Amino acid sequence: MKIFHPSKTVKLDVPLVSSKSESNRALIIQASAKENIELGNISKARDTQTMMRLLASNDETLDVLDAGTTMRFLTAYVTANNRKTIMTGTARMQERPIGILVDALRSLGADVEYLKNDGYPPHKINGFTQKTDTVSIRGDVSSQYISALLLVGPTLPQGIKLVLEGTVASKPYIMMTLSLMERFGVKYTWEDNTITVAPQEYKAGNYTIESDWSGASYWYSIAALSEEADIKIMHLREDSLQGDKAIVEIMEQLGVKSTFEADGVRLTKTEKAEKFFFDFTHCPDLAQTIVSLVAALGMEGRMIGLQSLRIKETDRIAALQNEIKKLGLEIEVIGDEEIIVPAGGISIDGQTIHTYEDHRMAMAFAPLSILGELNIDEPEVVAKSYPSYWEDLTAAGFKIED
Ligand SMILES: O=C(O)C1=C[C@@H](OP(=O)(O)O)[C@@H](O)[C@H](O)C1
Ligand SMILES: C=C(OP(=O)(O)O)C(=O)O
Repeated sequence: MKIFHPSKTVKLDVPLVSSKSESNRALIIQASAKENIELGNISKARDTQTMMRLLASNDETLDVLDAGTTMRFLTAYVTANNRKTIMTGTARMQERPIGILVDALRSLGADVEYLKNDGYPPHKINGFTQKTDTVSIRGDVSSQYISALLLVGPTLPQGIKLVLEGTVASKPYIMMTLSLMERFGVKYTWEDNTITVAPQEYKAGNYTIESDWSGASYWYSIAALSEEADIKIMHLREDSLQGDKAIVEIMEQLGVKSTFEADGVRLTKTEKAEKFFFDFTHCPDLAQTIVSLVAALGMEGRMIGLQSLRIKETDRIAALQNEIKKLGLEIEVIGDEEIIVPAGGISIDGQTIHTYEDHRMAMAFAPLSILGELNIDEPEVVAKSYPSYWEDLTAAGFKIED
């Protein structure tokens, strides 16, 4: 798919998709509650639509496709409900680790067996009788395992006491989980490295899912790269539950100013810093947006805290390195967690960006087409989190041709 922007001026109100992370948590809470929970603005993201479809299904095999949260949250949910279930997903999902969650469920009393490779889906839940409330879990691989256990915690006969070991990455996602649980009446304590949730019931209530801050990051990139910008992203809140609101602070270094209004946030252009630095440990989904943007702005940048990128929809570090190289710049990768972007910039002239079945590769590179024409491979990957992305870009003046 060919994409370019003839005028380089972007002025519009963006409707934006709602958050799949908030939606998928709220849906598990709704399914776990005995009382009525009303949810507004549920995400149209495929990951969320898949969650809804599988929560309504009585099939023995649940196929989450490529949705990480759906895989992890549903694994804990069907276990807590003592449902014999086979959990599976795409070929890539079968390479994304789940052993830490399965070990935790086993130590709580679950009988889980791997059907192909130990530590990876597909796996089969054979039954569950709770034998303890206390479980230790590593916090440095994926916060989704912790969120999955917390969400079902109140419904377990003995509740749950999670002892977090080592560094905890993606921490705002754990806070999002706890805040949504609290919103529906659940009490918890978090003292030192232990989160405790007693057995209790989710209470009736309602919640309107916020727009998606990860999806907003692409609009920040568009603002940073355009010559003139006045972009209002609708229904984003200053008191967001989403850690990816960190984009506001990050973009202060990259020439975009955010002004919160009653119904969204307005992006305008401002001065950028000379060099860029940021630690993405707690907002890994923003890394692709920023690495590609810093390269496109011709800035020197150092990004750390990238360790979880290798086990997401693709090896995102390798994908970034390959695709930026096509644009004429060699980024340096140090170990598994650091990228250095040298100053010098890129040249955009009809190259084809490969997207590796990763929505964020397509969405992070598309804004660079403000600088020249690009081709994006398999553009339909955006459906995972932001199905209306190309329509929204068209409304912003991008020209998109098959
Ligand atoms: O809990 C969530 O909704 C998510 C947590 C993060 O994963 P990790 O905790 O694996 O970093 C993030 O990358 C993912 O897109 C969504
Ligand atoms: C990593 C992501 O999602 P998940 O882990 O839920 O597949 C993402 O949306 O970037």
